[in-house]
Amino acid sequence: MGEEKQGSVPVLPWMRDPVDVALCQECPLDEVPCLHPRLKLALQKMGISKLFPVQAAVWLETVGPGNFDRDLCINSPTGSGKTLAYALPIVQMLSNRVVKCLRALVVVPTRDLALQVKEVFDAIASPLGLCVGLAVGQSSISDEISKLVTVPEYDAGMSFDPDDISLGLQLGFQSKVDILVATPGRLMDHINTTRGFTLEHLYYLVVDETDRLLRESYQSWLPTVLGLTQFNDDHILTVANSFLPNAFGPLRTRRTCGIERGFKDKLYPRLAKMVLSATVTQDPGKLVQLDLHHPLFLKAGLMRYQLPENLESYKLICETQLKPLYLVALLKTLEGEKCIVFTKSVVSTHRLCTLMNCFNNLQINIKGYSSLQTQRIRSKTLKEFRKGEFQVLVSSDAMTRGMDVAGVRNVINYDMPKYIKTYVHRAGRTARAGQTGRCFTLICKDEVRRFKKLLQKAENSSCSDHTLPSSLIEALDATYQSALEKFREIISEERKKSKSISSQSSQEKGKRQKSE
Ligand SMILES: Nc1ncnc2c1ncn2[C@@H]1O[C@H](COP(=O)(O)OP(=O)(O)OP(=O)(O)O)[C@@H](O)[C@H]1O
Repeated sequence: MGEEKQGSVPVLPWMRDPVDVALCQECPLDEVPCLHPRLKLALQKMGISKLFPVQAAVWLETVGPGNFDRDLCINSPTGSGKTLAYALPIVQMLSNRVVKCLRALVVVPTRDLALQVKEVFDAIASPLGLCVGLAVGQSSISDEISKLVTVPEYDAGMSFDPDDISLGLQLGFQSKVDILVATPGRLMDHINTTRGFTLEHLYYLVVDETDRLLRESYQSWLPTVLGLTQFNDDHILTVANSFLPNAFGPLRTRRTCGIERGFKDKLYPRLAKMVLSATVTQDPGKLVQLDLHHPLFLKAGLMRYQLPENLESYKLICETQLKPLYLVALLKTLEGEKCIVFTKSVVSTHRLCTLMNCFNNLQINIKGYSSLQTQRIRSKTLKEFRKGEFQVLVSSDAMTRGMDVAGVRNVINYDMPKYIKTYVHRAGRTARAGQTGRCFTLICKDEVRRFKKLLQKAENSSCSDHTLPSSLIEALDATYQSALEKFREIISEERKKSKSISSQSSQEKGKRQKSE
C-alpha cells in the first residue's frame, strides 16, 4: 500500500471545496424526507433509529433535493456507516421499479467484504421486493449464473457459440437481481462469458474502498463497466423493438453521451456514481478513471485522514526480539476482549500464530486469517470470530478492508504500519459506529520518531505510552523461551517439508520433460 506523493492540497478543484459531513446532524428516521415506510421498518428491525451524519448527507444529495444530479465522492472515517449511506438511496430509488433488471452494481475489493455488503442490502432490499445478487467466485460460476440470470426456455440446452451472440438470443434472458454486489475479477467473468448478463440497464454504480480498487486494474474492470453503460445504438434498439415489441418497455435505458439525468432538457438517465473510502485518493490520474460527473466531495473533518472519534491510540515500546512476549502479556491484560492483531505479511501472520500456539497454558484462543487460506476456511474463521468462539484474530492488511465485526475492542499493530492509510484502516476495525476502542502499536525505541510523524498526518491521533507490569513480563519469560524452542522445531519441519515437496515436483517436471 503505497503513500501518494503529492502534498495535502488536492490538485482537483472539486476536491478543494468539500461539503463537511461533520456539520450534518444525525437524523431520526421520522425526520428523513421521503423515506419509504417499509425501508424505515427494515431499518428499525436492524436496530437503527437514526441516520448517521454521512448517511443523512448522502440521502440529501441523492433522494433529497440533490436528486443524484452529481456523482458523489465520499471520504468518511472507518465505521461511520458508509455502507448504508449508499445502500439506502439505491434501495429507496429502486423501490418503485416495475420490471426486474440489473440497476445497481456495487464493486468491492474482497469476497468477505462483498458478503458483508450483501447482508446489509438483503436486510433493507428484500422487504421492498428487491433482489440482491453476489458475484464473487465463492461458488462455481454455473451456480452463480443460475442465481443471476434466467435462461429463456427456448434456449435451454442450446450450445453456445460465443461469436454468435445475436441480439434476438439475448432478449429472452432476464436478470434475477436488481442489485449486484461483486468483486472485480468475477464481475469481469460474467461480463465476458455469461449470456444474458448485461449492464445495459444500470442506473447506479458504487465503488467501495475506491482507493484500493483503483490501485489494481483487475483486467480493466472499470473502463469495461463504464464503456458498457454508455451503450447507445439506435439500430440495435430498432431490431430489438421489432423482435419483441415490449421486451424493454419501461426498462429502456438508452445511454447517450451528454444526456444526463436531472439536467435541463436531458431525456435519458445517466449512470449515477458513488465512490467511497475512509482514505480517498487525491491522485488526479487515478480519480479521472472514474469519469465522475460534476463530482461533489463529501468529507468529514479538516484533515485528509481521520481516525474514529472514540478511538484511543497507544504505543507499547519494547525490544524487537521480545515482541511476542509483550504481545502475549498485553493480550493477558485485555482479559478475553475481542482483538485483531495486524502483522506485515501473510508469512508473518502464519509465524506469529504458530509461535503463539506454542505457549503453554496460554488460555487465549488465536486464529490466523490470510490469503494463503482457502475462501472456505477464511469464511469459517470469520464466522467463528463474529460469534465470539475465539478471542484473537491475527491478520495481514489485505483481507481486512471494510471488515465489520461487532465487539472488537482492541486492534494491535504487531508490526508498525508503514503508511498512515494502513494505520487508519487497521485501527478502524474497532471504535466503529460511535463505540469506543483502542489501538496498540508495538514499536522499538528506534521507531518512535517515525511513528509519531506518521500519526501527525491524521486527525484524532493523539497517542499515549502504554506500559505493562514488569512482574507480568518476568513471569512469562520462561514460557516464552520454551515456546521459542518449540516454534523453531516446527518451522524447521515445515521448511524440510516444503523443500521435499518442491524437489519432488521438480523431479516430476524433469521426468515429464524427458518423456515429451
Ligand atoms: N445509522 C446507524 N445506526 C446504528 N448503527 C449503524 C448505523 N449505520 C451503520 N451502523 C453500523 O455501523 C457499523 C459500521 O458501518 P459500515 O461498515 O457501513 O462502516 P464504514 O464507514 O463502511 O467503515 P469502513 O470504512 O471500515 O468500511 C456497522 O456495524 C453498521 O451496522
